[in-house]
Formats: sequence, structure tokens, C-alpha cells
Amino acid sequence: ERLPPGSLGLPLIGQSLGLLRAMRANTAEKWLEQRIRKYGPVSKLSLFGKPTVFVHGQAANKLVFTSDGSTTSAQQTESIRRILGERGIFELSAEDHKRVRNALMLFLKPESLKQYVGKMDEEIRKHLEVNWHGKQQVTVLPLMKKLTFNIICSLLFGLERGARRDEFVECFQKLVDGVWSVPINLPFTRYNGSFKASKRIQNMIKVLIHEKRVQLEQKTASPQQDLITCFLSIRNDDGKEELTELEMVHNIMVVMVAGHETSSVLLTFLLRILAIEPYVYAAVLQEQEEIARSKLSGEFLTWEDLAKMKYTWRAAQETLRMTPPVFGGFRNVVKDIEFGGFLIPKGWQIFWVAPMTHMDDRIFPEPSKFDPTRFDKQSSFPPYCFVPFGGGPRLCPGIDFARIETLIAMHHIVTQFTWKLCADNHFGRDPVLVPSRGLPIEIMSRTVL
Ligand code: HEM
Repeated sequence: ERLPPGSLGLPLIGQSLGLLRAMRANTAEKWLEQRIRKYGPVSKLSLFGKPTVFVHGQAANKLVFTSDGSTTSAQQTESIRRILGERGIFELSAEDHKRVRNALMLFLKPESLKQYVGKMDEEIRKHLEVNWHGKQQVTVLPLMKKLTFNIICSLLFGLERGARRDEFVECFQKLVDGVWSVPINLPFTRYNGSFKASKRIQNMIKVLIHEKRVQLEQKTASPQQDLITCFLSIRNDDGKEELTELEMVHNIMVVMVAGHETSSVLLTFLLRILAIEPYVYAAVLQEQEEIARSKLSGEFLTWEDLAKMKYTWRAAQETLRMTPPVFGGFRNVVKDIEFGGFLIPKGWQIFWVAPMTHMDDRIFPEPSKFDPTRFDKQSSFPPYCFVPFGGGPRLCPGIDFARIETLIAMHHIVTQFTWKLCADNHFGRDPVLVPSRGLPIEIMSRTVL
């Protein structure tokens, strides 16, 4: 009787279909609010075949994000585990998690990323040249996916444009298609195609690893060249590679998935908001034009230029608050937990969501108003309330990467184009955010300054 109120619903299905349906219709927040009205702040339900406790609010987020692994462990769906591999960071805990995370951070920390600003800039200019210039209409979401994937490919593998990268893109698209599928491995299921693509990509990554190992030995590659050379250069006390080859392969795949889908959604929704909030557009344009005026024609943006893009990043943060690309997630309960006067039993899962604190008017006054200036003083928010990147030891390690690519892409898009929405501005979650028809826009080239 100390279990939270609520019902576990039908066996296996539970409330999964109701939640997924609400997500698709963009009414998931309402769906959750109804639960809260009916059962209170902590309630039980059943999602994706598991008994679940839904928690929300600052204390709940703190519980989820600060767990050291002794009470909860991270958890992905079965299909993600099988497609991305069991040694990916999502699946690891305790010392293994720390070891792999440190290796990733070596590459993803701002001091390392600084040196890739020019490379990202080049990739983004090329993308606009090929896919935007000379067009009257483009569909933003698929293009942003293409862009963020190409950036990841170039920085992770040092793979430049060409046949080999095209093969990766094609194969990777098949892999992504099945990440959210039911893991039924029969010919012609989405999962089967994705699983096969995963095996092919793993082999391609292994070949790349071998090539880079040789290049490092021959000193024709540097440790900071890309993520693979970075992984290969990290040594343990015995002078051996710190990560196993399987860990390198699986974590490269994790970063490919975690790093491109989320960022492409942020860019897409930022372009959407600039089309519907003229005062935000005007302020972003002013900031970016000022930076453009200080550059010579063709000169790449620098780390220092990015530091000046304060308003643009605040607009991106406000976009992340109102439309977080990651709706929420799960944690496995590995030891009984007391929360809010209830028992959350071992073996169950906890469901956390980002929008509930993001849209709480006690934390963000007038939450439905798009107002980047609320991020002028970051320190004014209570901890664990603005959580588009999660928090605690599993806080997204890709924040700076996402920030850099968002700012560079926005710089070039707002200084080179003006745009208008061609469809309504509705969106849903599938389960990743998708705007109506992928956000088609009409574009016009601006006169280059
Ligand atoms: C706007 C862009 C992004 C958003 C909104 C986002 C969001 C998140 C969130 C919410 C988590 C935590 C999930 C949890 O605690 O269950 C996470 C974890 C993670 N993200 Fe991101 N992410 C973004 C971009 C990136 C990029 C660009 C990369 C890599 C280049 C990346 C790599 C990762 C990895 C490896 C983890 C797992 C961390 C761990 O378990 O320790 N993300 N991300």
C-alpha cells in the first residue's frame, strides 16, 4: 500500500499507446497534467512493458540526475541496446561509465572543440552552397539532419566529402530508422534492416580504427585529429589503449546517434521560432550582422566570435526550454527508493520528463512566452529545473559541440537568407520532435554584406 497511486493498465501495453499517441499529437504535457490532477505528483503506470513511476518537478529531477548508480541505473530500450551495442556509454555504469565518459570528454571539452570551429564553419558553408543557394523552397528538418550528420562524420572520423562518407550516411540512415522500433528480428522488419546496418557500420568503423592506428604509429595523424585518434591515444597505466576496440566502436555509434538528431531538431525549431517571432529574429540578425561586418570575406568564424553570440544562444536555450528535443527518459531502479512518501520498488523504472519544470510558472514566469532574455542571468534558476541536457553525472557531454554548431549555422543562415514558413507551425513527437511536413520554408538570398 506504500506504492504510489495509479494503475498499471493492461499487461505489456499498459499506458504506452496513450502516451505515444499524446506525444504524436503534441498533447503529452496535457496527458501528464491529467495524471497529476488525478493521482498527485507521484504515480504508477506501466510503460513499454515495465512497471513505472512517473515523477516530476525539481526534487524529482534531482533524484533522477544525482543518483550515483547505487539506486538507479541508466537504461535504454532493448532495440537501442542491440543496435548501438552493449558497450556504449548509455549502457555503462560506475567505473566503466566514468572511464568512457572521460575519454569522450577529452574530445568534447571546449578546449579541444576550439580547434574544430573552422572545420565546422567550412562544413556549414558548403552545406548552404549546395543545398540552399539557388533554391526557392527547402524543407528544414531533413536538411538539418544531413548537416549535423556530416559535421559529426567529419569531426568524428575525419571523413571528408566523398564516396566513403556517402556510404556511411546511407548505412547510418538505415540504422537510425530502427532505433525506435520493436526489436523483432524477422526479414523485412525495420529492426532487422537497422540491425544489419549496425553490423555493417561496425565493420566500417573497425577498418577506420585500424587505419588510424597505423597513421598514429607512423605519425601521419595527430591524437587530436578526430574522435577515433583521440580514443586511440588514451593509454592506461600499462601503456595499453584505455578503451577496448568494442568500446570505441559502440561509443562512436552512440555519439553519431546522440549528436546529430537532437542538434538538428534544435536548429529546425530555432529557425521556426525566428520565422514567427519577429523581435527575436531582429535581435539575432543584428548580433550576427555585427560579427559578419568584423570579418573579411571568406574568413572563418573563431572561438572569440562565438563568445559574442550571446543573444543567439539565449534564443537557442529558450527554444530548448519550450521545445526540448529530448522529452524525457527512464532510469532502472536497482534498490528500493523512498520518494514523496511512496515506495519505488527495485526492478521498476522511473520516468522523468523535461517539459514539466520548463513550463512551470513558478520557475519560468509566463512560460508560454518566448523570451530569450530570461536566460540573461542563468544563475537565477533553481538547480534541476532547466534540463534539456539532463543533469548530474550523465549530463549531456555534447552541450558545447551542440552550441558551436548551432551558433555557426545560425550565423550563416541569418546573414545569407530570409525565410517564411510554408506550412502551419504545428509539431508533434515521434518520439523525436517533428514539425508539420518537416518545416518547409520559402527562402530568399540576402545581399551579402
Ligand atoms: C541540442 C542538442 C542535444 C540535446 C538536447 C541533448 C540531450 C541530451 C540529454 C537529455 C541527455 C541525458 C539523457 C539521460 O540522462 O537519460 C544526453 C546525453 C548524452 N548526449 Fe546529448 N544532447 C544534445 C547533443 C549532443 C551532442 C552534439 C552529442 C555528441 C557530440 C551528445 C552526446 C551525448 C551522450 C554521449 C550522452 C550520454 C551521456 C552519459 O550517459 O553519460 N549529445 N543528451
